[in-house]
Amino acid sequence: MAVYTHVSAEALSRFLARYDVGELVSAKGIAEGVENSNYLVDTTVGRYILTLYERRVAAGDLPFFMALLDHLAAKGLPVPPAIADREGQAIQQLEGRPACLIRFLPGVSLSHPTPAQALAAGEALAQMHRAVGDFALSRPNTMGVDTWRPLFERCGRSLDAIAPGLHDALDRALDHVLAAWPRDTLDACAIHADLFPDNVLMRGDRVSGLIDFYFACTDVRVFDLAITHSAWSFDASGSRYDAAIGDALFAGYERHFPLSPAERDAFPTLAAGACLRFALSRAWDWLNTPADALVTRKDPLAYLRRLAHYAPDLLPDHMKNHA
Ligand SMILES: Nc1ncnc2c1ncn2[C@@H]1O[C@H](COP(=O)(O)OP(=O)(O)OP(=O)(O)O)[C@@H](O)[C@H]1O
Ligand SMILES: N[C@@H](CCO)C(=O)O
Repeated sequence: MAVYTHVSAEALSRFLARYDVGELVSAKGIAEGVENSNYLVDTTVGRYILTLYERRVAAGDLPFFMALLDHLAAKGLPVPPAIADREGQAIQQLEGRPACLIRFLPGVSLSHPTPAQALAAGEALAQMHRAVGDFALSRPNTMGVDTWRPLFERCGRSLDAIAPGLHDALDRALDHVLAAWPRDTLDACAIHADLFPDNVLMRGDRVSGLIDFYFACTDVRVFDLAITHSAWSFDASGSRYDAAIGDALFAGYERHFPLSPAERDAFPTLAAGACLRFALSRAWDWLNTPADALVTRKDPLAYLRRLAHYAPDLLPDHMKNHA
């Protein structure tokens, strides 16, 4: 579950008094998510999400995230902007953490998307990329290509405790992907960088919300499609590729933003990079989160298996078997 910071009813009532949002009726911690503490807050006026930023979200990055959400909301994208208090402040402090009160969006987080939902998500991602064409701010990708080798080195030989041979397999795959990475040749823009199914709210086959922009950054545009493709098109173990989902995601995206030949050529490298990015962040968390912590650790090997799909030649046979 993800409630790292407990907020008392008294502290929450005092917090809400800064806003024109009525009075607290109820608040409950939201179990989903691993990064931040989230509460579902009902007041006499409406429903909100309270997020306290933990771990990977730096307070100094919040103005970028909030400006991006405001920009996208103003363009009609279904994203949840943070609400400003009476003094115009959206970014606050609560229980010693940076915190925002966020508009609640209807819909359900997906765990098993259908092709029709993947098509809609692909469209929404492309519409987001169209909408940031005139977004002026930028933020480096703190989980971008140049961070993977240092993160790998920090994990070190402990990787083999996750699976024997994992260290050398990732080392080799990193060498290949970093050498092939398209540097300064493809269009870049503000990207979501973590558009997993659980970050898309749906009502039926319609996207009602794109949430969790806390890895958003400036990076290669089609890398965002590659991240989304790798997150959506496999079962949870990463061993079974679902071509109907992958194709639908692509088709939805290309309805609004057709890929150039160079982007198409680079796609397998970008997708392999996406696999390394999540294999490494999950491996780091796996090695540094006690097995009995309240947060469920995500399986790094599920991304090694995806890597075997996009770049079968990069993994030695014994690792493929492992995978
Ligand atoms: N604006 C919103 N409207 C409705 N529900 C929301 C909203 N924001 C978050 N949620 C709910 O809270 C859950 C957790 O939110 P979120 O994914 O942002 O958390 P996180 O800790 O940052 O997670 P992650 O592990 O995906 O990075 C979501 O799955 C969704 O159910
Ligand atoms: N989406 C990430 C978790 C943090 O956003 C993962 O599944 O590894």
